[in-house]
Amino acid sequence: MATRLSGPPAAEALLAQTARRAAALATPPHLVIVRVGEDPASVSYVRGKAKKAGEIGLRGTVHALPDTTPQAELLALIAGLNADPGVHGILVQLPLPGHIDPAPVLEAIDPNKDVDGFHPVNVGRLWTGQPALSPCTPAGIMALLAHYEVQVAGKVVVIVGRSTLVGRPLAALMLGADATVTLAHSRTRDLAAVTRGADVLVVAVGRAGLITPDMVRPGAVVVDVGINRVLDDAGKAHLTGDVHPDVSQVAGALTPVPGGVGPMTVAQLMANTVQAAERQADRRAAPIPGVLGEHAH
Ligand SMILES: Nc1nc2c(c(=O)[nH]1)N[C@@H](CN(C=O)c1ccc(C(=O)N[C@@H](CCC(=O)O)C(=O)O)cc1)CN2
Repeated sequence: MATRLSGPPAAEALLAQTARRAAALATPPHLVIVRVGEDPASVSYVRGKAKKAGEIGLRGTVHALPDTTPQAELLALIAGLNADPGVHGILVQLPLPGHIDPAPVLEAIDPNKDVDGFHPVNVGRLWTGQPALSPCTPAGIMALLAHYEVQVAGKVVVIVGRSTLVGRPLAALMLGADATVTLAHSRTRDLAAVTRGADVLVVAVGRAGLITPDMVRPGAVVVDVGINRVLDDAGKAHLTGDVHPDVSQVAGALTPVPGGVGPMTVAQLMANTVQAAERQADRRAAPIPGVLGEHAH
């Protein structure tokens, strides 16, 4: 039976460390979350993020906009938040309503306040091995594995799913941690042959039960990022991952759904917000010589 890599203890450890860093700053880091529309999952995630911020000594503010909000209005709000020195982190909850193109919205966020790590500048920094704000779910997966002392250096890591939220940035983080990385996707031929080669298998597709026991090398570490809402035989809704429950008979370790990667996403957001606030404080304290900074006269 696989060891359970439970999210909450790892998230608590990251949150405790993050709270200590926040307390060392002159002012509490301020995270602003923008939600457009009333998607029930987004309402719940945003509420959870703002609550967690308050619990660990950060300031969390939510801007809840109607789902008819024009893109230009959202861009104007972001411009104001970028210009406000009292705001350290900005996050626009996804998905956005269909009439809003997410790309220009994410690009409008100041990269130094981009606590989701979705701005092309942060994506580029991440892929070129420079310090960057990294997307919360992949960075949270790295923190979860580190918490349970799962080494990835020199290991074969197979990631199934090439999304910009999870698969691609996780590939960059795993490469940075010296793993040998394969990024598999819907066009991958003989997916089972690829996944069976994994020492660490990460699945982020959004298809319940996609990974079955025959697709997993005995003893492998399996990270399930899928959150699928399914109905059981009695018609009751519940959450399940992309990994079939029987994989626990084969894997060496497995993250549960719920209670695995999900809580790490929120904890990592808090860590990213503190990281952004620390960098902004450093930049104010030591402006680059010869460059007119905010405190130049
Ligand atoms: N701007 C962003 N939008 C979205 C992101 C993101 O990182 N940035 N990720 C997801 C949603 N998400 C956070 O926003 C998120 C998803 C899941 C969880 C979580 O704790 N899940 C629980 C189950 C909770 C439930 O009952 O639904 C778990 O897995 O245990 C937290 C955050 C898309 N949008």
